[in-house]
Amino acid sequence: MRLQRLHLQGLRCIGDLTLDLDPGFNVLVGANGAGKTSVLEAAFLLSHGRSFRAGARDVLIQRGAAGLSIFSTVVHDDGTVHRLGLGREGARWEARLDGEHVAIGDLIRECAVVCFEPGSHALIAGGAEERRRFLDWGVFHVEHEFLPTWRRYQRALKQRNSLLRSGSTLDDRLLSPWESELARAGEFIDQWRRSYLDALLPFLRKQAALLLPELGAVQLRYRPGWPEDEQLATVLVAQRSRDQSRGHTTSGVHRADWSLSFEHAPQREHLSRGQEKLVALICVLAQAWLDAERRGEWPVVCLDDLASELDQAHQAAVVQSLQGASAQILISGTEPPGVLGSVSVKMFHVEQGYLAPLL
Ligand SMILES: Nc1ncnc2c1ncn2[C@@H]1O[C@H](COP(=O)(O)OP(=O)(O)OP(=O)(O)O)[C@@H](O)[C@H]1O
Repeated sequence: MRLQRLHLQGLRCIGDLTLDLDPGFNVLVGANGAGKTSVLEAAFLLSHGRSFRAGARDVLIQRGAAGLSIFSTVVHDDGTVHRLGLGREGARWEARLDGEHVAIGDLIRECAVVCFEPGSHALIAGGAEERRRFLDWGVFHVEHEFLPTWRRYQRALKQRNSLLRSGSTLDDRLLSPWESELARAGEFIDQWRRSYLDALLPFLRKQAALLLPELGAVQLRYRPGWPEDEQLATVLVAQRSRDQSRGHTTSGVHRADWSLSFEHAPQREHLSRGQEKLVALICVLAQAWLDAERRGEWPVVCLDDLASELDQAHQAAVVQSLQGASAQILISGTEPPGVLGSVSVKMFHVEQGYLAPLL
């Protein structure tokens, strides 16, 4: 799939900006703070309903503006075209698909964007939440029941936590229905995550062989969030007192995590910072390849500040591998990446939230 025309209003330093994107390589160049990342952020927002940058959602809205809006036409490989819109006014997000108000989940199902950016190394070095989000985005795009099941899980978790915190004695009649719901929804989510990671592994291995061959064979470890050999329902009952003293549910899919290890770097601490970034890139690219295989079309691939994140040899390896894919690519940088060489690209010069004419 590809984004054809991207129109942004009131996003960070961008007042009003329209980009007619190329179906292949698009390169956004400009000085620091010009707004290049904000364009990639807009594409990511359409496909995730959240930014890849940390911080309050309010800072996305241009200072002094009442709200922000992002519109794009998306063209799928089978020829279908949709108009996507995402807006935020005050604290509320509003999504539109072909002019109709829709739930954000319906919008992001239409739009697949993966992004490698300076914060991506948190996928390797950061907390488990970042890795669960990565995993769940992949599952969400292939498993239609994921979102309602996830909501059921969250609701049951909230109810169980408030019963635990209510201070009353643990009452089986009150806890049991929520624990059953948690266990039912949790087991589904766990199975979907496992099969997603099983499918991702060959792509992770392929990307690792391309970008980090010196680290040797890749292993993927998944921790579901409770002991592997037990049923979640049983664990929840057994841990009632402990969870009450802690004030929250300590086992379940909300505690899951996964990690990669390498033959020559068995622990994360064995990786240099640059290698951590490359491992994060391996994950992002593997997710794109798997998405392309499962959905039959490539997601848009965004590479923010590529030249400052990777050395020349790794930049060249990424560009070469993406040239073989029929993906739309958005790359940003303060300079056009030298490794693009003879690759045909559409260039945009971003200046303080505007497009400047190319010299
Ligand atoms: N809410 C806001 N209102 C107005 N301007 C904002 C807001 N939030 C961020 N900015 C400004 O918007 C710009 C965001 O730039 P962005 O991160 O997209 O730049 P960039 O071109 O990718 O820069 P770099 O090369 O430094 O990464 C910065 O100049 C920042 O100060």
